[in-house]
This record gives sequence, structure tokens and C-alpha cells, in this order.
Amino acid sequence: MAGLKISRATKSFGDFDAVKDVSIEVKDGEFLAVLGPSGCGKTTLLRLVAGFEKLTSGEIHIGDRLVSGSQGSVPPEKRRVGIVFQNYALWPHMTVAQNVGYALKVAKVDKAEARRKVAEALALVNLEGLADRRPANLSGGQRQRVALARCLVAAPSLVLFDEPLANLDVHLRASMEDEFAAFHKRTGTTIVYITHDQAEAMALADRIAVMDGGRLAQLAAPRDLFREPASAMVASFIAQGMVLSAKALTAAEAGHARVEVLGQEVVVRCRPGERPREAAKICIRSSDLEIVGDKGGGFDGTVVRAIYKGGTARIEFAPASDADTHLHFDQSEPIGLDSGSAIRMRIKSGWLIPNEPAV
Ligand SMILES: Nc1ncnc2c1ncn2[C@@H]1O[C@H](COP(=O)(O)OP(=O)(O)OP(=O)(O)O)[C@@H](O)[C@H]1O
Repeated sequence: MAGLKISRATKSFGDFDAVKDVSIEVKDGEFLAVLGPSGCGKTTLLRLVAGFEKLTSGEIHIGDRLVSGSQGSVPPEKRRVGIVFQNYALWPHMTVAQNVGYALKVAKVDKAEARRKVAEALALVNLEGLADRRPANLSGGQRQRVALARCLVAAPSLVLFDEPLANLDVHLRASMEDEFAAFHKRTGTTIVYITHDQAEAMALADRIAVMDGGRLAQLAAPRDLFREPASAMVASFIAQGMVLSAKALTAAEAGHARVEVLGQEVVVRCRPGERPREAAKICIRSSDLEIVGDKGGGFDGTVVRAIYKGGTARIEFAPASDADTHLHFDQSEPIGLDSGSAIRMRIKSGWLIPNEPAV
């Protein structure tokens, strides 16, 4: 296996930059998810790594080897990159073993050697027992594993997944997530996994690269992405964070600063080096909100909607001082709030979004 280094990669189509100045280093054996809204450049980035697209500028290394740069581009078949697509096209007339071994047959690999490699690849995806089945007699998840084995048989130095679970139903998705996680643990394969499903990215990846408009918005471990978003886009994109205008009143001290938000003063977490500023933004999660009595500080407002979810309800709430801002939190049974209820809320904590997005 090998690591991957993308350095200042830009890909333009005409005067439109689909990928702009992106630098990402994936360590040998790391599982990196690339996450972002539709059209943010995820697929283009994957196609650049695979060699299906040529860089406009920048460089890509796989292991120590320069595969794309100003000197030219190594063709896809010479990159030793395995790809698992969303639409796993298996040949229906071939058995599982024949599907997996097809590339070896074309490359005229010795038959005994090819059999051994196919058996090894099937073992890696736990499909040993199904070598003689045809794709029509497999479940969706099993077919996806055949597609994975077919890419592993060529001993790739890195495996790219392009939304591999997008076509599967919810239950199968969850069990395939477990399978991919176990596969990664067992094999230590370097994986780049494209998805627009953040729950999937959070569950699987060591680190997540969030893309926005062709640029890298943040590259961090799932927990850091959630707790310390680098920009308002990442804050609201990840787990529906609420972004509020605030005034930073104090400089950072021991990882905290005092801010004024919705007329209330709150101590929030922040990066070192933060200074007081007028136009700041904070990110809060529903667990940062609590209902308080009349004397508990905080601010007044009205419940806009209460959506029952079974066991809990999602309460949407508009502060009296800023009716356009909607906050939300979950309330467990018994749910005493309904649309129109007047309540007083307090923000307990939050994260001061850095002024300059830093990656
Ligand atoms: N060959 C092309 N010519 C012109 N524009 C392109 C080309 N390929 C992609 N783009 C544009 O580049 C942008 C990024 O596309 P890309 O497919 O990489 O996004 P994505 O994040 O993978 O989206 P999705 O999640 O919807 O697949 C889009 O605006 C797309 O229209």
C-alpha cells in the first residue's frame, strides 16, 4: 500500500475551476473520506487521482511516484489504483471467481497463480464460499464485495471508492459500512472514499476532507470537524450546526473566550490567538441549548414548530430579538412544547468560528 499526496491541485473546465488549489496528504493505510455537497468537486478530485482527468496545475504523488504534474500524467492503468464505483458492473454470464479474475486472464497471468490471487481477494472480502455463484444470485451487498475483490486482485497501492453505497437500501448500507470498516482494519488498505453522506463519512473515516465550491474547506478527524469547524460552511454542513452572529468580547484564554450572542454573554470554546472582534460567528449544537426559568438569564422566544420523532421531538424556536434566526433542540417525553409556546432559552456553550478558515 502507499500514501497519496495531492499538492495544490487545480482542475479547470474552460474558465470554471471544479477543483481549486487543493492540497491533501493521505497517510499509508489511512481511510480518508471526501465529503461535500453536490457539485463541490469530489468526483473530479477522484478522477484526477485515478488519472481519468489531467491536472490544470499542481501535482499528485502516489507513494513516492509522481503520477500527475507539469511533466505529464501516468495513464490510469499504470497507476495501480483500484476503484469501486457506485454502479458495480459485473458480467452476468461469469461466476464470482471469473469476474474477480478477469483482469488477470486478460493480462495472461499463469492459471495457478491467478487462482491463488482470486482466492486471496475473495478471502479479503469474506466471499470464499460464493466463488461459483453468478451475480444474479447474490445480494446487493455481496455484489458490491465482488466489485471490491475485483479491484483488490490487481494488488492496488490505493483504493478509491466513489459513493459505493449510494444505490443500496438503508439496512444494507449500515451492514456494508461495518464490512468496509472491518475490511480496512483487516487489510490496512489506503482508502479515499467519496461520499455526500456525512454519517457514512463519520462512521468510517480516520479523517474527512470537506470540500466546498472546489476548495478544501477543512481536513480533520470526524470529532474535530464536529467540535471545531473551521468555517461557517463546515459548521452548518456537519450535523446541522447552528451558526449565530456574535461579538467576541475577550481574547482567547485557555481555549475559551467570552462572546455576546442574542443579548446573552456566553463562554465558548475557541482557537488560541483569538482576539476580540465585532463581527464574529459561533456554532452551537442542540445540546448547547437549555430551557431556563424566568431568572435563569438567557433570552425569550417562541416555539415555531414541534416535530414529534418518537421518544423525542425536535423543537424549532425563534428568539424574540431576531425572529429570522431559527434554533432547534430535541426535547424528550413528556413533550410540553407546541407551536406558539413562549419559552426562555440559554446557550450553555459553543465554538467561536475562526476568522480565517485555516486547514
Ligand atoms: N467535464 C466537465 N466539463 C465541465 N464541467 C464539469 C465537468 N466535470 C465536472 N464539471 C463541473 O465541475 C463541478 C464539480 O463536479 P463534480 O462531479 O466533481 O462534483 P461532485 O462533488 O462529485 O458532485 P456530486 O456529488 O453531485 O456527484 C460541477 O459544477 C460540474 O458541473
